[in-house]
Amino acid sequence: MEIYKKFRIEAAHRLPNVPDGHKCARLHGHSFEIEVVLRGPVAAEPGWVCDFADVGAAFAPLFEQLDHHYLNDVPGLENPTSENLAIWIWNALQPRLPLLARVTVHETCTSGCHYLGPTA
Ligand SMILES: Nc1nc2c(c(=O)[nH]1)N=C([C@H](O)[C@H](O)COP(=O)(O)OP(=O)(O)OP(=O)(O)O)CN2
Ligand SMILES: [Zn+2]
Repeated sequence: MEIYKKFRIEAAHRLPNVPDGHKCARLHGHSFEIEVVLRGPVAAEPGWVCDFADVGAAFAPLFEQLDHHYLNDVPGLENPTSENLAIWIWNALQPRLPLLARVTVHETCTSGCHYLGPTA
């Protein structure tokens, strides 16, 4: 069984390593939608994989670091592509959520990435 919880983060960034003239080198912002997916068995009691509240509690300190921040200033996010943000979120969450199976970052309505972890 897979369960998911979604979070929304308003944040600014610029991409420092894009070719000259690329629009994403300029400062801009997104309403990032982050989806955190856990995979595991449904425990007979209480009948869930993991309490959604536990997912929210694990994400809360990340939200504080990311929401309404300039992502390039966050340690480890100096090049804040969707891909690097997904890896950063995975690395921060995995120790608290061992059933973590996927982190999806929707950067815009049409663009984003799925990260299934370092072994996938
Ligand atoms: N593989 C990646 N490509 C791009 C990333 C990224 O993180 N990973 N990021 C950007 C920019 O940050 C940009 O804000 C988002 O890109 P894009 O989808 O091109 O945005 P648009 O809203 O302009 O897209 P349209 O649907 O074409 O209007 C760029 N690339
Ligand atoms: Zn962007």
